[in-house]
Amino acid sequence: MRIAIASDHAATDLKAELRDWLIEEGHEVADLGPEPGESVDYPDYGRKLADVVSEGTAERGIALCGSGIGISMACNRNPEIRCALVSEPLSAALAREHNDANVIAMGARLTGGEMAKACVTAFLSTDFAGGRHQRRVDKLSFLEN
Ligand SMILES: O=C(CO)[C@H](O)[C@H](O)[C@H](O)COP(=O)(O)O
Repeated sequence: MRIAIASDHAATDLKAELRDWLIEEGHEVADLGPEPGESVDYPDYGRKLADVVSEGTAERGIALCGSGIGISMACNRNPEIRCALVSEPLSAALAREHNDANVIAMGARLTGGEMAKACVTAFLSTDFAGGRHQRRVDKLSFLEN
């Protein structure tokens, strides 16, 4: 799968760990930055990630910051993005099954590497259930009008 990943300065280590692991797992990964060492602002990287996913260059996105909160807020400003902030795999699976999430956000200061990988695995391997959930997801778009 084509996956984009971005973070702020608080999550560059987790970003690198997830990126390298996803490549080993056979995915095509676009690391949108930043490089370690510079202090950056999560809205800038949330916007980059949201653009790449909404344009279809990546099928799914992974957004990381210290808590995951700020970058998830930034991603969700793009009307094409349904970003779910998760910290365990059941939420990541439900974000796909019920909400058709195309981005997950996690907090590197709160969630360790192995738990983050479990969340990503659930996010990538769970299909959207459709049906009544499609109606509700459609209503999210109507809220923007
Ligand atoms: O956006 C956040 C909180 O909602 C992220 O956790 C940021 O990574 C955090 O705010 C960065 O804080 P820092 O003190 O500048 O490292």
